[in-house]
Amino acid sequence: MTVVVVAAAIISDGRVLAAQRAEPPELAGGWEFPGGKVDPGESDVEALVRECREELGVEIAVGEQVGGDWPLTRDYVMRVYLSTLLSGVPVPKEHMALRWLAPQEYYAVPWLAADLPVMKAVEDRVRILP
Ligand SMILES: Nc1nc2c([nH]c(=O)n2[C@H]2C[C@H](O)[C@@H](COP(=O)(O)OP(=O)(O)OP(=O)(O)O)O2)c(=O)[nH]1
Repeated sequence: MTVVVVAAAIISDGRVLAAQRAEPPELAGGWEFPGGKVDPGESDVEALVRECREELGVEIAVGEQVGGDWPLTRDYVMRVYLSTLLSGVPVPKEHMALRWLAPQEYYAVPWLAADLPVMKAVEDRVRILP
């Protein structure tokens, strides 16, 4: 069975929120889009809203999906959604750090390997946002 991971590319004023993983050891220190596994019976959007509450303490509005199923491992795929903040200021409850990346900083953090092409796709979408 394929495990679906959902992740939010939270956009604010052209900046993208990146989060530094704290665990597991092989991924710790790498940067990702906040999110996590979809629980049984949950929709992608429900899972993403829940994860952003748990991990960041914020409410988000989930928008368009960026790409399709991004491959992570043999058993995991990731679905990424452009999102915006409805309320709250993100705090790193489960991450080592958070950074709002301005356009010139999109690649200034060591993204997890799977996330680099995702960041590129997000960049292409953010460019054409109203
Ligand atoms: N959230 C997230 N996970 C990513 C990204 N890129 C990437 O390779 N991953 C991997 C890391 C993890 O192996 C997996 C996500 O699992 P997770 O540990 O964040 O999920 P979770 O919050 O549901 O965790 P848990 O309940 O099992 O502790 O996907 C990304 O951009 N965001």
